Amino acid sequence: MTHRILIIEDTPAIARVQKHIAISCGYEAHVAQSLEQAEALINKHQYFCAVVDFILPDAPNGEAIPVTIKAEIPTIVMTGNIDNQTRETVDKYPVIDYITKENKQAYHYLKKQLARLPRNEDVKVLVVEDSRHARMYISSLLYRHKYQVLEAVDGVDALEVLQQNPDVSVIIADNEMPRMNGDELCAEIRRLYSNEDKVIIGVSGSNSPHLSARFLKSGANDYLRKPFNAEEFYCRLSLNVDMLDHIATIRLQANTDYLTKLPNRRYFFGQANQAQKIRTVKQQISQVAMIDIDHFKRINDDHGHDAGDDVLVAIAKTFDKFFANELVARLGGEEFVIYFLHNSSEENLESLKKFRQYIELNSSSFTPHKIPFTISIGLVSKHEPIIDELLKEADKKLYEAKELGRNKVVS
Ligand SMILES: Nc1nc2c(ncn2[C@@H]2O[C@H](COP(=O)(O)OP(=O)(O)OP(=O)(O)O)[C@@H](O)[C@H]2O)c(=O)[nH]1
Repeated sequence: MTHRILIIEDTPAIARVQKHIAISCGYEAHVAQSLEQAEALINKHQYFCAVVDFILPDAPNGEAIPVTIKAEIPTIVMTGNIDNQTRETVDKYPVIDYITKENKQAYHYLKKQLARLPRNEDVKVLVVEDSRHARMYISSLLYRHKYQVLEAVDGVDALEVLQQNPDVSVIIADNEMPRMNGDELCAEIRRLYSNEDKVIIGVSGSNSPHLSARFLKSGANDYLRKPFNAEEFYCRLSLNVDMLDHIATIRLQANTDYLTKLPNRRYFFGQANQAQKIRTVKQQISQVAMIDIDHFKRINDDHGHDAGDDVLVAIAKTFDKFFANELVARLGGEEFVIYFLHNSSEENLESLKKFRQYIELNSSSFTPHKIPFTISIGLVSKHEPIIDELLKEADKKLYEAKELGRNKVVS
């Protein structure tokens, strides 16, 4: 879904930069050059957020801010400078942030904020706080930045919420709570979940100089002392959520084949080994198919390596048509593997036969080079707990398919 942003800015050059930034972050941007124009737009459209200039021709003292806030539009204020009076005015309103337009860095920062807001909608944060007032305050800060919020009243309650909501990625935990306090909760969460999956931010009003270290040693990623400043809260939260994002990106890259974007060998073995454990306990047969493009070297030789790459990308996409619910990976070169997670042996064999035929009939339309090609498939179905053994057997069948003249499924 495209998010709509309202930019209220009277200097055309600045409005152009802001609009460019917003569009690059995926927004549909509307620009108003005055408060009057902004009000007309707000009456007509729903906005996901707004960037508001503090000084406008018809609103010279930040009067546009309460207008967007009243319309419940999360607001970022841009100011020429942030003297005490300006700051006092901005501080009166629950704005997302204020940015001084001093230098280029301000626009990098704006871009970061605009990119984060839609992302925050997918981030689930659990607030663990026994004081209703404090819990509501932290939740309201989170809602303002569009995070999803869950609440728990103590450590025991928090563990239950986490069990029911495994997709919570941030836990903000107070220390002083009945039943299970913050740092005990922290230690328990770390026993169950890694640092790479969940961020914990400890919070406490205690004056003890040792508490922050205790929280961090129990596995918290960060610590805030109450009463904290909203700006610091957002900065620390964003840094930690960014870190989780970076880890997720690195993890994805480590598990994905760079060319076809299919899971790679490493991911395949991790997942298949897990599935194998369950199958062994349940005494179910395992099914693995090895798929290899026939005479692929010729494709490279006749049409060039780039055309060969295009064929690999194209065939990777077709797997989705036939085997969307199975574990498919590129093992290397022109060799692919399917570990069947579903269906019966006969159904899977039938799907493989249809897939082979589909490739034979349609491959010439897969790429602009119009290269027809075929595939050979070896399928193994047996009680075998070791994934390497299954792959060896499937490879033997694939070899048989090649020996029989290629473009065959051997099971
Ligand atoms: N374009 C491209 N070629 C690759 C890639 N990885 C491996 N290859 C090529 O794939 C070819 C595989 O050739 P062979 O193993 O001889 O097999 P084949 O020509 O497909 O013949 P059969 O399997 O016996 O039908 C080699 O020429 C490799 O250089 C890649 O990522 N891109």
